[in-house]
Amino acid sequence: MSIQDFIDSQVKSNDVVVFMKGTPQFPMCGFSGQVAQIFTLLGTDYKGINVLDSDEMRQGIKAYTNWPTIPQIFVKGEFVGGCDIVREMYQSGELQTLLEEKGIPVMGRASA
Ligand SMILES: N[C@@H](CCC(=O)N[C@@H](CS)C(=O)NCC(=O)O)C(=O)O
Ligand code: FES
Repeated sequence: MSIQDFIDSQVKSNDVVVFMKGTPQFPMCGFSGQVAQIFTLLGTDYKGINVLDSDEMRQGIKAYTNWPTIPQIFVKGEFVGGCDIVREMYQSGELQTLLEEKGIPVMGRASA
């Protein structure tokens, strides 16, 4: 399987995927850490993929989305953005709305 196919299968088989530096429990960069913190606050489970484990993955995810940086967040197979976008969406409540619309449980909100 090519790296692009592997990335594709990961984003399509998990509700929320974060390509990050480090792991959900031990982020190795502040940008990845902010995203991890947001999903922890929301109580939303996600699959973390540590790009520091593989340079092929680190370059491959940037090629997959044509987005130059990490972290990268996917919801139900769709690329949402990086740290700044997700933080702004969290602050405005848009992220919570997006997750709910996709049927993903968010803490403190009734799921539809
Ligand atoms: N403004 C970015 C911050 C992320 C960022 O600048 N990431 C850098 C440093 S961790 C990066 O991924 N550089 C390319 C690389 O490390 O491969 C965002 O919103 O996600
Ligand atoms: S690893 Fe240095 S800013 Fe992310």
